[in-house]
Formats: sequence, structure tokens, C-alpha cells
Amino acid sequence: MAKILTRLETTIHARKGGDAGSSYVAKLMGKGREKVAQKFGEEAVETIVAALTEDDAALVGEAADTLFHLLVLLAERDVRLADVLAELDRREGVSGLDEKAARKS
Ligand SMILES: N=c1c2ncn([C@@H]3O[C@H](COP(=O)(O)OP(=O)(O)OP(=O)(O)O)[C@@H](O)[C@H]3O)c2ncn1[C@@H]1O[C@H](COP(=O)(O)O)[C@@H](O)[C@H]1O
Repeated sequence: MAKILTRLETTIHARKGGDAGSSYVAKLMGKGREKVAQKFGEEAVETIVAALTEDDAALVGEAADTLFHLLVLLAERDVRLADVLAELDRREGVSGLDEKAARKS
């Protein structure tokens, strides 16, 4: 499953600084970090709305939009997907409640 995310990350990095006339990623990134972050937020909200009011197909579509725009946001900051996946690996097997307590301390 992570393979498509990794391929998508590579494509997104390749589009960075590219032709805004032929690439959605280049066009969005060209608008700057705030716009990239705003777009991710909008897609996340649309995913919430789909989860609460729409069918499974709509939710799948909105979730895909959200994951894609998260990758664009990470790429804009030059934060690697591998680092996010490594963080999830680190948390694997640790109770979410223990993680929550550790964050508070
Ligand atoms: N996975 C995606 C993907 N998911 C969603 N989107 C785009 O994200 C946008 C979000 O939907 P909206 O309805 O909010 O879009 P919009 O009205 O065009 O957006 P705004 O102008 O309001 O920002 C749409 O234009 C979608 O086409 C994507 N655009 C690109 N990709 C992948 O990124 C690759 C590179 O794309 P380009 O940069 O266009 O070459 C593609 O080959 C795909 O694999």
C-alpha cells in the first residue's frame, strides 16, 4: 500500500518548480505554503463531511484527495514520507493511551 504513496511522493517532488500550465502540483506549490496548507485543510474537511453524510465511494474519493494533498504539503516542506512512516513504525505496538500519556509528560 505504501508503494503508491512512495511513487506519488516521487512524482510530486519531480513536479516541484515545474510548469504550472501542465501540472496541478506545480501550480498549487507555486501559490506558496499557505495555499498548500489551506488546500490540505479543505480536503480534510471534505473528508469529514463525506464520512458523516455521503456514501462509501464519496468517502474513498475524499480520503484519496486528502492523502494526496498531505503528500504535497510534506513535499513543500521537504519532509519525507519515509520519516512519517518511520514514526508510525515506532508507534506500532505502543498503546495509543500510553502514547497520549507520554506526550503530556
Ligand atoms: N493524485 C492526484 C490528485 N488527486 C487530486 N488531485 C487534484 O486535486 C484537485 C482538488 O480538487 P478540487 O476540486 O478542490 O480542485 P480545484 O478546484 O481544481 O482546485 P483549486 O483550484 O480550488 O485549488 C483537483 O484538481 C484534482 O485533479 C490530484 N492531482 C494529481 N494527482 C497525482 O499527481 C500526479 C501529478 O499531477 P500533475 O502535477 O497534475 O502532473 C498525477 O499523475 C496523479 O498521480
